[in-house]
Amino acid sequence: MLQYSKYQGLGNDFLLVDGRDAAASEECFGLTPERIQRLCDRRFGIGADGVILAVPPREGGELRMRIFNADGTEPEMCGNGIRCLARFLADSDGDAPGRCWQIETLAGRIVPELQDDGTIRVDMGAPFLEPAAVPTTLPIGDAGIPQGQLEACGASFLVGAAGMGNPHVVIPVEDVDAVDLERFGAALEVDAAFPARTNVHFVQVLDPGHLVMRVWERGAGPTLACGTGACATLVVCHRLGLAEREARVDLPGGPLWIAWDGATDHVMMTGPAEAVFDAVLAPSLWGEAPETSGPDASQDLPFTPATAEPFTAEPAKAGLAEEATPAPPPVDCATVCVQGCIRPEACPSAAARARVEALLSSSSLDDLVNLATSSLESRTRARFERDTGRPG
Ligand SMILES: N[C@@H](CCC[C@H](N)C(=O)O)C(=O)O
Repeated sequence: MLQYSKYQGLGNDFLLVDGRDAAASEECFGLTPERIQRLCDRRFGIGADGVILAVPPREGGELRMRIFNADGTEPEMCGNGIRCLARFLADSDGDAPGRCWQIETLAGRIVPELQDDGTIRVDMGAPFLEPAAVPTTLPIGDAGIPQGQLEACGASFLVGAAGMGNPHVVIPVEDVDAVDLERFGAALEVDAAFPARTNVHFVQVLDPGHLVMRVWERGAGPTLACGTGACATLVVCHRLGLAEREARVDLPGGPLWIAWDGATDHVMMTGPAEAVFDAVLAPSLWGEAPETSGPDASQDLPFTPATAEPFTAEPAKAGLAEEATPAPPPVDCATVCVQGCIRPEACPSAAARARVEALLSSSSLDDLVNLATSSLESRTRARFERDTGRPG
């Protein structure tokens, strides 16, 4: 039974799974790109823009965030997602305002902090403005960022680009509501100037401290908000002379406050994140384990980075293929061992499996259902107490 919680930040919604105690080989919980697509499907599944796993750290942080787009690919970072994760951790652990988390991501260490008013302020780190780091083939223009002209569906756009770990193209327009987002977003996401595909943002400048934007996300399509996108948009607009270093950025799902600190070069993002519900996954939604082709399948890693082409970059951006502890190769037992354990002499999940077997043999089905229900209930009560100040 997979316990998960749904959270949303400005309508950018995610399924969160707490795997902070998971063994390395079990941290994907049997998730595969196909299963993620099914869970994220808004009609046949639960519905979400992505899935987020909280897993054990590898580089001295407190935990690691893995985020998967609705298409099953693994991007480097997610701004709204990390606020949702912070809120989820605070709800799970009973943390108070002022709590910061050192969270490892494929875009490096990111630090969200719970504010007194319940919002989350995130130190998103410094933007990437070198073309190779975005990555883009657009050259550096007169604003000192990658710039150029892109053609899509017979139209021509003057664009700027920036990376927040993940790639973004930003297109200032006169009237953001008039943009055919479905058409141009889909075309620009796979423009050849962005070898790892890109998130696409159209922005209208209301005044230098107030921007309004619409978002087409790589791997998810049109979404109600994109945190990394809002940061990249402020950075590009500032460099183009259209915005101050701080601005309110209105997205379809609501506003974010973005500030690009001149001293540290870090971008700070402040906005909300809310719990929607906690639940246990219905086994029927999980579907069959994907087919595997024998022992060689142990080399197959279950997720691909959110890139169109194989993409070589710094390890932090290249996804699972570059993960920090490569030997022995990680085994996703749920997918590659369906015909039997492929590494019986050193099964990485043996200890965890023994614990599960012990629990299963000493518990009835009713016990297990009660266990899951009471854990969900205690989360819901804790949240009720926090929000109302009354006992749950
Ligand atoms: N919604 C996110 C970004 C999620 C990742 C993105 N789709 C990508 O592939 O880069 C955000 O809030 O930043």
